[in-house]
Amino acid sequence: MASTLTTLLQTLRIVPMTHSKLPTHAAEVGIMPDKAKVKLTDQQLPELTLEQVAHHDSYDDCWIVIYDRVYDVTQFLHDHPGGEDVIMDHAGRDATIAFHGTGHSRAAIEKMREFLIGELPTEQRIFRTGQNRVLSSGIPE
Ligand code: HEM
Repeated sequence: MASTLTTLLQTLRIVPMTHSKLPTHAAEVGIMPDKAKVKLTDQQLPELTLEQVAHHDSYDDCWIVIYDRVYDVTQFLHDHPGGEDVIMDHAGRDATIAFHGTGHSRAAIEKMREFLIGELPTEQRIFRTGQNRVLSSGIPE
C-alpha cells in the first residue's frame, strides 16, 4: 500500500522519484532483452531548478547540470579521470560547455546515468524540448 501511494505521489511529482525508479544500467547498455529496455527519456525525472542546483556547490555535496539534466557527482568527484577540480569549477552550475568541450567518450556518457537525479524545468532548458526531444545531434538521449 505504502509503495502504491509512493508511486502515485511520484507520478504526480509530489515526492521525488527514488533511484530504483530509474532504469537499471543493465537495461540501458543492452544486457537485458529489448522488451525490458526502458528509455530514460520516457521516465518522469524529478524537476530541479537551477536555483536548487546552486545550493549544491561543495566537495561534499556537488551537483552539476549537463544538457539540461541534473547530476549528483559528489561520490564520483574523486574517481573522475579528469580530476575533481575540473568538475568543481562548475559545482552548482551548468557544466555542459566544459563537458562537451572535453569530448567525453560514449562510456563516459553512459556512466553519467549513474548520477542522474533530475532535469531542469522546461523554461530553464536549452537543449531539450518539453517532450524531452533533443534539439541537436550529439546530445545523450
Ligand atoms: C557526470 C559527469 C561526468 C562523467 C561521468 C565524466 C566521466 C569521465 C570519464 C569516464 C573520463 C575518461 C575519458 C572518457 O571516457 O571520455 C573523463 C575524462 C575527463 N573529463 Fe569527465 N566526466 C564528467 C564530467 C566532467 C566535467 C563537468 C568536466 C569539466 C571540464 C570534465 C572534464 C574531463 C576531462 C578534462 C577529462 C580528460 C582527462 C584526460 O584525458 O586526461 N568531466 N570524464
